[in-house]
Amino acid sequence: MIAFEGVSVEFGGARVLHGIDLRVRAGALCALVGPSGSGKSTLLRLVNRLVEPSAGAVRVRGEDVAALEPTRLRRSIGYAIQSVGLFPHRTVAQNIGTVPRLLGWERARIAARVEELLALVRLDAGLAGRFPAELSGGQAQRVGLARALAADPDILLMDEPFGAVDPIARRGLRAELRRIHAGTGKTVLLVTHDPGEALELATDLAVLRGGRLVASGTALELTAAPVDGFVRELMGGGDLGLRRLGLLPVRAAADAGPPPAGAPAIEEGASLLEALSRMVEARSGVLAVVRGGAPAGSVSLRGLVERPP
Ligand SMILES: Nc1ncnc2c1ncn2[C@@H]1O[C@H](COP(=O)(O)OP(=O)(O)OP(=O)(O)O)[C@@H](O)[C@H]1O
Repeated sequence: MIAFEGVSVEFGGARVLHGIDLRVRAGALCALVGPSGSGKSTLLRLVNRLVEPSAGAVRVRGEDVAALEPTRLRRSIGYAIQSVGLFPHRTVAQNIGTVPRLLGWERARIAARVEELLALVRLDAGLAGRFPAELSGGQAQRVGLARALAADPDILLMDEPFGAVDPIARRGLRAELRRIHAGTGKTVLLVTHDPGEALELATDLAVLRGGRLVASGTALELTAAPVDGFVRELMGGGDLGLRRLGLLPVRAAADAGPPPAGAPAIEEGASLLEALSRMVEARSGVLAVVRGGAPAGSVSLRGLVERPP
């Protein structure tokens, strides 16, 4: 769906990306992670031609973007950024309707779409007539997300989209993105400096360091066998084992046998990290696993440590 083929980028003679080869398959949520200045935003901005490569090619839906008209390309791709970039003199509804309006949609269709998107990003419909200055940071970022989704693009580029909000709002927005991604099958390329966020959200990760791609793979792959100390540190360092437990469901370590009487319960779809936390809280080395409220075996501290691949 998106392919970087030997892509390098130079700014004023300084090379900031070095021969990047990366494929993002259709339907993936690929997180670009790496330290500040490693080239994440630059890589993202190649996709909608806000940045041009000095060597190599970028393909979107199989086509070399260099051959596509930038304005049309940009209208076909959702783009949400940390600073949100809402138009200050336009209402929330007008901001969300920007791309549909440019595409020539009828007024009634735009209004219906705005209403639908406000519900999708869980914003009160009463906010539609407000101006950006009258929103909280979290609300503004939800509007930014709604605007990026407005014309139902199959590709969404997100550059630190939840950067400017408090941890609770951030958690809510992450859950929204996960739900939207799961429900729509869009291809998402997400820049984040928070590897925990990347591990929680992404189906695939690409790790950049000094303008080079140093690792890529699924969250389970990167946490199972980090290619080097840098990637290991980035993926969690001393917490790597816990991060891994956060990626695996309880059912991956459950035993079929019944739990001891009185064992606290956990849903089989919860993560093993949640199971561990429940064990610590309840001072119990065993939990009863339930599936939709019905008994489905047990999970023990030992199983949790020894079972997951
Ligand atoms: N328009 C530009 N002109 C000159 N240099 C630039 C430009 N944009 C980015 N750079 C440089 O390219 C390098 C990579 O920047 P980029 O923003 O892609 O990194 P990043 O990994 O997204 O960083 P951060 O996490 O801090 O946003 C940096 O050294 C930056 O200073």
